[in-house]
Amino acid sequence: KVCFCDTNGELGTKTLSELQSKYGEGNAMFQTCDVSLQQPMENLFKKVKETFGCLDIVCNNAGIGGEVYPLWEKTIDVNLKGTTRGTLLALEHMRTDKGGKGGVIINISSAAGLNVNPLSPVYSATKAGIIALTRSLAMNSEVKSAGVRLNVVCPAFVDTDLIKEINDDNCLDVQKASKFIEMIGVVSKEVVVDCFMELVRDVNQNGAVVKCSKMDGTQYTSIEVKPVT
Ligand SMILES: NC(=O)C1=CN([C@@H]2O[C@H](COP(=O)(O)OP(=O)(O)OC[C@H]3O[C@@H](n4cnc5c(N)ncnc54)[C@H](O)[C@@H]3O)[C@@H](O)[C@H]2O)C=CC1
Ligand SMILES: CCCCCC(=O)/C=C/[C@H]1C=CC(=O)[C@@H]1CCCCCCC(=O)O
Repeated sequence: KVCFCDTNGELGTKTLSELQSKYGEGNAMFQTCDVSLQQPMENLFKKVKETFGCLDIVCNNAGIGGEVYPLWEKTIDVNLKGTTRGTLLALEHMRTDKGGKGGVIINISSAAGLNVNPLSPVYSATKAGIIALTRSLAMNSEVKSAGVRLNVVCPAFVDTDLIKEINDDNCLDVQKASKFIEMIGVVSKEVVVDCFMELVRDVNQNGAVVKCSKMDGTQYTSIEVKPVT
């Protein structure tokens, strides 16, 4: 069973019909919802719990690019604040110490959050924030004991609409970006999905940060963790 949200109601409804005809009407749900808004997100999580009984897997995927005012503020609202909101609401519903059954949260960051990104610094900062948020919660002993795992996927360029829409609003130099894309290549959605599924299925993965790129495929990164006493 799956529920997904998007601000694009038309695209969401079309995807919903495809999922329902493939997996059955009662197994897919879509809600128009803006991840940057608290009340609609709270309502959405409540509705999913009431309809499906519990939440096992949550993916915070919504993301945009925007480097100039006021779009840079929206980028932080959607990417960093939206992912933080979705992560905290997911934890509330999944934690065994709050009546949940445990589960796994997968957040979608970017290779731009692992590395410097001179052409989209605000985007890069939001994606670095997602990595720090996810790893920090994954290493929190109360979260671990409450049966929730958290992992993060960091794709480089993927064959979606987002990279077709690189422009002066979301990139500081479109020409340089095109050359960069040509140099490192575009990875398929399937590679990213396989990586996502591996992180869902492998119960030993908690706090993993995995990069997916055309050039290097799927790579587990290693970042030193100093235990907090
Ligand atoms: N395509 C790429 O090269 C890469 C994408 N990513 C990340 O992957 C994730 C998915 O992006 P793509 O599928 O590539 O882009 P996309 O632009 O095709 O899809 C993003 C979706 O998010 C939705 N969305 C935007 N703002 C929203 C909001 N406030 N609330 C709810 N939904 C909202 C859009 O309507 C759209 O359907 C994003 O977080 C993106 O930053 C990461 C690395 C590379
Ligand atoms: C220098 C990066 C070019 C920036 C172009 C842009 O505005 C954003 C592109 C991004 C679309 C989604 C992303 O996550 C993109 C950045 C991916 C950067 C990949 C960095 C690869 C690496 O450092 O290995």
